Amino acid sequence: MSMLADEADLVDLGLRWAPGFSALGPAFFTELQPRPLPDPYWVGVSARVAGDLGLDPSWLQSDEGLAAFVGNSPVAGTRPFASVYSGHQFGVWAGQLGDGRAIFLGETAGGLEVQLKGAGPTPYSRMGDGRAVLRSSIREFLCSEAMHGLGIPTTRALCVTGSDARVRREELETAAVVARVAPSFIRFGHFEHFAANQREDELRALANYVIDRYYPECRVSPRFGGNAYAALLEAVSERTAALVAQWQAVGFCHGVMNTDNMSILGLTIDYGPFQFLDGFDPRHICNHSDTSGRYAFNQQPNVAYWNLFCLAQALLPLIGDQEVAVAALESYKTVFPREFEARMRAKLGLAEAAEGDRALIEGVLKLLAQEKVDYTIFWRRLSHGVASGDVEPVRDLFVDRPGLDAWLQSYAGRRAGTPAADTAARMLRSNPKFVLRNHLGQQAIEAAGQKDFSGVATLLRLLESPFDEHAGRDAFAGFPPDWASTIEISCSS
Ligand SMILES: Nc1ncnc2c1ncn2[C@@H]1O[C@H](COP(=O)(O)OP(=O)(O)OP(=O)(O)O)[C@@H](O)[C@H]1O
Ligand SMILES: [Mg+2]
Repeated sequence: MSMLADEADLVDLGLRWAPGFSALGPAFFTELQPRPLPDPYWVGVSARVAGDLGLDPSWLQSDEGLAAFVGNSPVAGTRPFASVYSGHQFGVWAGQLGDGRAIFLGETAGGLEVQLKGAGPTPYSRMGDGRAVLRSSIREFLCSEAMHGLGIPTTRALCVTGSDARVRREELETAAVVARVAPSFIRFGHFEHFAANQREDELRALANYVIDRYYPECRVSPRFGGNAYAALLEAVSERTAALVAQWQAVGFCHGVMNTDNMSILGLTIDYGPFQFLDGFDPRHICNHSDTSGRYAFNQQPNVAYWNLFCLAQALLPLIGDQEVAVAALESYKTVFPREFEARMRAKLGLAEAAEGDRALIEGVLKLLAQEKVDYTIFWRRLSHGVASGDVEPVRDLFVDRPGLDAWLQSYAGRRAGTPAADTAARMLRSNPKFVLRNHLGQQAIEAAGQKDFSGVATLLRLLESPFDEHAGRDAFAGFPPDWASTIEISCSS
């Protein structure tokens, strides 16, 4: 009977599915179906991600699409599962974790994994309810697409669906599911899990899978005497360095840089407590639960290195030599500053590197920090100032005018000989007008709570192309209101 009912409900997305991660075998996951939610509704959809998957966005928004992506109908050709991982949380070994609320549908033949986050309990839920709330699901959906719009590697989000089913956090909230998409959701914590349990066969299988699928160049690399696992560690270190450099340059703070939230592909993953800085405060802590400031904005480059060290320890049985493992981490220390400088140079509109750039960059960051000047607005005004020759709107942001003027003078000297229009054009492509500030997300979330999802759609449109002017939308690019600083984002999501 139930077989027949299931088959009647089966939704065919018209996608072909590949074995993907599940080919690793049952040691890596548990098969299970998402748990249904009552009376689901649409909250937001990304037509771009639908296109990447090969889904027709208008079909997607049908009742069948809704049932599939909220997890109420099984999807033809899939065998959903939750994967097991472990990790270090806030610097402490946390033991086994795993997908406690994210359920993989599978991997498409096009090489994209699809997960439903908030789709119900799994064997890895521990004390959790397997659910995600509307508030955090909207933030994850919008920020995934905002990061992609900024050109920063990230997991993507296809859609958010909601239900009036109650979910208890500090207060009673309602449930939602984010359908997210990435070439792989494998984390450092997956490796740590099998290393900590001394399951070297599985550890090797996982590393071989990651190399063959995502880092085939490591197989043939002459680095480290042909040690492919060391080459993998080096490649992951470099991608992570480049990622964190991009976060820092755009003023993005990840609130929970635990090793189970570090992607093996160098993608931004897990949008829980995160924040785009309003005023530039290098010591800003965006996670209310992070009482020690471990993940303060200016700590993130060091934390990423610490996390890579955990990955190195996990890979050690495969690498075979501690010194080689340490050597494979070394390039982080050169790639991070190099990438950071390159990103900051782009923000300054400078096409080539020159001596003194580091001092120029440090100089402006110091000025911004002194007065906690709004980071996004400063860079956008500077871009327009270079274009027009009128830097008064930039000067208006500072009390320390002499300090700023001295810096502006050395910056003008550095640009001498390059047409201002060229510099400004580069800057306007590197300094976004729109970022997902906490208060913007909050307004969209509050409206969505009243079943008005237009705010989510508007923000998505702006954040998909954050370097465009979007005439008439300046209100989304202004200073945060006073109440923005009272928004508290914690691990509770
Ligand atoms: N409501 C919940 N129910 C069950 N497990 C949860 C819940 N919230 C978090 N967890 C689990 O706690 C651990 C740490 O949570 P964390 O906040 O880093 O991840 P997450 O936000 O759930 O998801 P992801 O990292 O997949 O984006 C993970 O194993 C996660 O699955
Ligand atoms: Mg997580």
